[in-house]
Amino acid sequence: MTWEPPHDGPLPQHHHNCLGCGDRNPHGHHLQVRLEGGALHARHTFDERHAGAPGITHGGAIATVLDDVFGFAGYLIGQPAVTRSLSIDYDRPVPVGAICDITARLERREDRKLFLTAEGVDASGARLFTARALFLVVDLQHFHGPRPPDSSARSSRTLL
Ligand SMILES: CCCCCCCCCC(=O)SCCNC(=O)CCNC(=O)[C@H](O)C(C)(C)COP(=O)(O)OP(=O)(O)OC[C@H]1O[C@@H](n2cnc3c(N)ncnc32)[C@H](O)[C@@H]1OP(=O)(O)O
Repeated sequence: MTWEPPHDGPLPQHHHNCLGCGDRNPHGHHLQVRLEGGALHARHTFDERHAGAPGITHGGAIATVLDDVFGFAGYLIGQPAVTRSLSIDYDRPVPVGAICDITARLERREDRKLFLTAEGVDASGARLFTARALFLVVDLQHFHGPRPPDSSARSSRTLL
């Protein structure tokens, strides 16, 4: 069977328990990532659970969301890929409760290496953060570690 690039529109979650996008993770961000014109997009609102300083989103929560959006690059190439490095510039505080639009792009690929960039902006278009990541393509054997006890959390629509 040959692989075809996905069409514009919503992309499937990585798996149901994923911290970034899983719909069954009660602690997760429940991200919904879309492909639009070759770029990955997510509109997200951080809430009180994600605060660092009062009313301001924790940088680690932002990193979680960025890492997960980058993880959708696997759908662009039809192969799973995992984070090797992630670097973030936090340009402005991200208020809890404010809309944040994230766009990520696969800038180039060198064999297994995927070089990715991302930007987050607020509702006015002001830049909140930028990020760079190196993801490495892995085979499915990479994920053959301890499995979640609830095997029903997996389905044929997810990657794992
Ligand atoms: C689609 C399936 C589901 C995906 C879910 C995504 C969820 C969201 C994203 C995540 O949270 S992923 C989880 C967090 N990441 C990990 O758990 C990965 C842990 N690290 C590893 O398992 C290994 O380090 C890894 C598989 C990523 C790489 O190990 P390898 O031994 O295969 O690669 P290696 O370290 O030798 O590096 C490969 C190449 O990258 C280069 N490289 C490594 N680090 C680099 C760096 N920082 N900058 C530039 N190049 C770098 C390295 O020099 C080398 O270049 P060459 O191939 O040309 O020799």
